[in-house]
Amino acid sequence: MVRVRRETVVGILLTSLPLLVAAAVASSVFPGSGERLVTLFMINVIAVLGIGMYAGNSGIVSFGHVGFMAIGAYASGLLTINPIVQKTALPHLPEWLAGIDMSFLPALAVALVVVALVAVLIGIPVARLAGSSASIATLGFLVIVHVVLVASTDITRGSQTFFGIPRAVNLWVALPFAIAAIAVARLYRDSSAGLKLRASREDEIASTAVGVNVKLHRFIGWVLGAILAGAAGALLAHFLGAFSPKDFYFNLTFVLLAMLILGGVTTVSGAVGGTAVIMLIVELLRKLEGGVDLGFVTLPTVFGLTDIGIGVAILVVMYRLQDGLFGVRELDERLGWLKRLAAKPAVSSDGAQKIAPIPAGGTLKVENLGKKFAGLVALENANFEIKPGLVTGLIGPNGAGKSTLINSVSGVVPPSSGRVLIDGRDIASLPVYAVPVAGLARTFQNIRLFKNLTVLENVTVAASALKGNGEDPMESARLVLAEVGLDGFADQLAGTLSYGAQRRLEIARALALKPRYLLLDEPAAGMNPAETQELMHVLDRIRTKYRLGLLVVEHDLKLIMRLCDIVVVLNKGQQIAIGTPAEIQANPAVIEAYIGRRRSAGQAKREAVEAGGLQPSASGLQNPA
Ligand SMILES: Nc1ncnc2c1ncn2[C@@H]1O[C@H](COP(=O)(O)OP(=O)(O)OP(=O)(O)O)[C@@H](O)[C@H]1O
Repeated sequence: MVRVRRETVVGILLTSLPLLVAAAVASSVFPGSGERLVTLFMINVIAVLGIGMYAGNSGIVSFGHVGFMAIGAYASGLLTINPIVQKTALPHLPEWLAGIDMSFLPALAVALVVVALVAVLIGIPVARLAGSSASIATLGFLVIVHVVLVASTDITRGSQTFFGIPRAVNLWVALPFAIAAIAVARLYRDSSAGLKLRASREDEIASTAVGVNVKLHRFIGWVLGAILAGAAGALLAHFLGAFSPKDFYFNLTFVLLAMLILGGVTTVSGAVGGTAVIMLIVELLRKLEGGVDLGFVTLPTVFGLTDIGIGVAILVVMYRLQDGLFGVRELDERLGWLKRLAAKPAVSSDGAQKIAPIPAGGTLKVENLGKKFAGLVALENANFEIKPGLVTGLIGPNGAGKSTLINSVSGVVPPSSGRVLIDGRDIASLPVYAVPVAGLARTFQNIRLFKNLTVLENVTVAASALKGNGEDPMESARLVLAEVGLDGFADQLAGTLSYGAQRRLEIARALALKPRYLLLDEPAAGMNPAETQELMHVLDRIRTKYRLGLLVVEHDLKLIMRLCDIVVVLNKGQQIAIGTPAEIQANPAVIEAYIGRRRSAGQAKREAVEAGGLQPSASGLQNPA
């Protein structure tokens, strides 16, 4: 069952409030032109929310959603056009389309089905793309829709005006649709699917590592956004009564994107606010565009003043506020008192005791694992096991292949040879996003958090990868945060945490996947001694409490020797030793790898023993002295 949080409902009500006020003011104070303007505002809000559902949540700018508006407009228009007008306006309309004469709502429903089908078809390739390639693909879609509309003269009247559509949309029809669009967009944003897509926007690799099927969620966002955009197109068609393909092309795309970007692409309140601001600017400048006599001075006619105004507004806002007027958080999320009012009481930190213990047993077996990068052998024949409840250390000089090993084991980089078996099952055949759910979680050498999501959301993304356990992902996330001592920071944006806290958050995020094996790539890198000490406690606690099998890559050899039960040593991509910390400290091959071949193993060993074991130096794992 889908859970709707109180915060989401409060957010929907708060964001809808300005629309209700605008409708009331327009109808009572400015009937006529004011009502028309506010109706257009409602329709634009729906269109901008449609674009935002995909573009805002995925971080991929879409030029294609105006194409869906066009499809919605033409499809619903064809189904509702007056039959008498149709005979003169579209004399060559195919038989199966002629004389349908539906009323607005059924026509809208059919148009949205058509839009959804096209969105599914186009979404399959588009969802596989990221960044600018995806944006260019959406632009291609817009151009194709335009060309098809212009070329289909029998059905659309080509580039001429398509007219005779009943004006079924007024302020009071547009208002409930706009509020419904706000509800849909906000419910999606706050849902597990929306959160996963937002996480992929922040960091695609990290989101995959916490079980997000990025392509699937891009696809869902694309189709849902297309349906909203299609609805906006149909509403616009029945508001205007007449339009042509150029009304759904670059100009409209530019204005709608400006609204989204100005308000802030990632929020529903930003979409509504940005739409209002741009519409006010456009209205004001449109009055000035034809020239104005102010009495003391006459302003000349300036062609394109509205577009110039929109461009300047975006430049000014972006210069001062990179995330738009409303930033990356919803309005209600930033009103602390409102958030507290809406939120359920927080879980106390002793709730951490209630985390279900992770099932014990089994092993993770790395078998003959190897990885080549265009001929460079980064890793060859790695063979070891990670056992539940034990800490395995992975050490080696710079470039030894440690990160490559972790990336190959976790599937982020597909290995060139060998197998990774969890309880006998080869996980190399799984898609990368399925590996964490199979019991293997990881952190990254360079912290990869979802910086513009809150601390709680970061962990919730991971918790929601586990399906069918009946737990509320957000509640599970709160418990895990308490486990690493970050429960007091739940509502803070992850990017604002201190360095040490960010490292702990990455561990919490991995723990939320309830893994049996956890790979930590240099968890103490960049930490001060106090933070390292705190980290040691956390690792020790979670390992014993949940019988987790840990694989820790570290340059801090003191930490490795204190924390680990087994140590694996790599050098130049080869596994040169495996054993207990004491065995590793006395292993001549290891000492030679760290100190270099210049000195004899015996001499080096004597020095190492005198120095009290291997020590890291400032420049990495080198001379212990
Ligand atoms: N994506 C890649 N493409 C090409 N070569 C790579 C790639 N990733 C790693 N390598 C190479 O593989 C070798 C092992 O690199 P890796 O990062 O795994 O070493 P490491 O032991 O983790 O080093 P460090 O301790 O400096 O992080 C290096 O020679 C590196 O240049």
